[in-house]
Amino acid sequence: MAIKYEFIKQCKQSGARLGRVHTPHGIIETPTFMPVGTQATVKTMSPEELKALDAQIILSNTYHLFLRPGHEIVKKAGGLHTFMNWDRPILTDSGGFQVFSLSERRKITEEGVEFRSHLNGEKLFISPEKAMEIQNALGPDIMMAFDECPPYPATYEYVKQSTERTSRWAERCLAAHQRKHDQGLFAIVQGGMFEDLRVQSAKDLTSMDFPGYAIGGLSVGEPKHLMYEVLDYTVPHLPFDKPRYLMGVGSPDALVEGSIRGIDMFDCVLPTRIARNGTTMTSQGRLVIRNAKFAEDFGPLDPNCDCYTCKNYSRAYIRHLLKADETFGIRLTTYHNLHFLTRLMKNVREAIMNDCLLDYRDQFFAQYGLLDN
Ligand SMILES: CNc1nc2c(CCNCC3CCCCC3)c3nc(N)[nH]c(=O)c3cc2[nH]1
Repeated sequence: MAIKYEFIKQCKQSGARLGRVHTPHGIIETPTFMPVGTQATVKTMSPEELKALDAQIILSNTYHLFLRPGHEIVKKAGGLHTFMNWDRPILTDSGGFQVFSLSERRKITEEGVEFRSHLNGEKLFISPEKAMEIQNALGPDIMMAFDECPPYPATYEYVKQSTERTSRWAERCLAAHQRKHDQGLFAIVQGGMFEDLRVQSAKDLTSMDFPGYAIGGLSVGEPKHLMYEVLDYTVPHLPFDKPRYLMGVGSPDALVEGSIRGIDMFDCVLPTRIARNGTTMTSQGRLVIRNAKFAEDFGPLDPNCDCYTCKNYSRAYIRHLLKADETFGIRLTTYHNLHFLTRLMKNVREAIMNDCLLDYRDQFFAQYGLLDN
């Protein structure tokens, strides 16, 4: 079995659960946050630094690697693990979401999606079968079915048609899956913000028996309370003994609230993306280090953080590096943000072990957001 979920315990205070996802490249303690490495690298971080950060699994992407360098080159290199020198688990997204968020002039048909490369405008086409061919070549431990993430807002009729097509595409992905023995294929539940469509999507996909299920179509601009509502009525229709992956979710509050609702895996570009423009996550909330008030602040980014950045460098120094466009500055803020989220998830797992995740949530939110930037 390529992927196996081991349930450990449920938090008596919330719906959260502690588990382990067993993969060919190692075990993932859940709930977990997965750093994103879009183009086969978590920007500015080395594999050794990611291991020091306790990163258990990283994400890469079909769309980006299909365009550049091309999945055939990665395959010739021996697959993504060898190509990027990462011997722990890797998950790749199927590309559907990126086609819609990055490329121009795309056209959806039953067959697949036609689009223009965001790099050189070349006309390209990805079908469920093509997405499987690319991911089979990249060789991640977990791959995602090819889906459409409906825009938000969208009409009931549009979401219904899109969601039913996504279920047919999932069936085609399953049929095209060449490496069931060492790659786990997760299906992606859609259905927009409509309960009956979400339940129908979950039923269709769980009847096809995938090793894991993602909840897609969220974190697309909807209010957070709506995302939590969708989770409340969708998670109960997913199998208890399989991993649940909430796609594209990574703000600290959403990680805690999603864990409370039984989510096991999260990913988001947020920590690495905002680090590049000097926004850092601290226990008191977001801190924009480029702000002039930090010019002579010789304390650490976060006084409650024990990471390499906070133990060795001051806010004044990091601000200077970013203002001077020195790459080392981005490395320091990226390292800290990733440490902040992986530490947060470690605290969430401890709170589940001690049956007090709701208390942890209250204590965390009392602190987070105190900063006025
Ligand atoms: C940010 N919000 C959001 N992201 C979504 C994503 C992308 C999740 N992140 C994957 C990484 C992105 C960078 C490259 C490496 C992979 C979604 N992906 C899919 N397939 N379907 C969604 O409904 C889907 C929905 C999403 N919502």
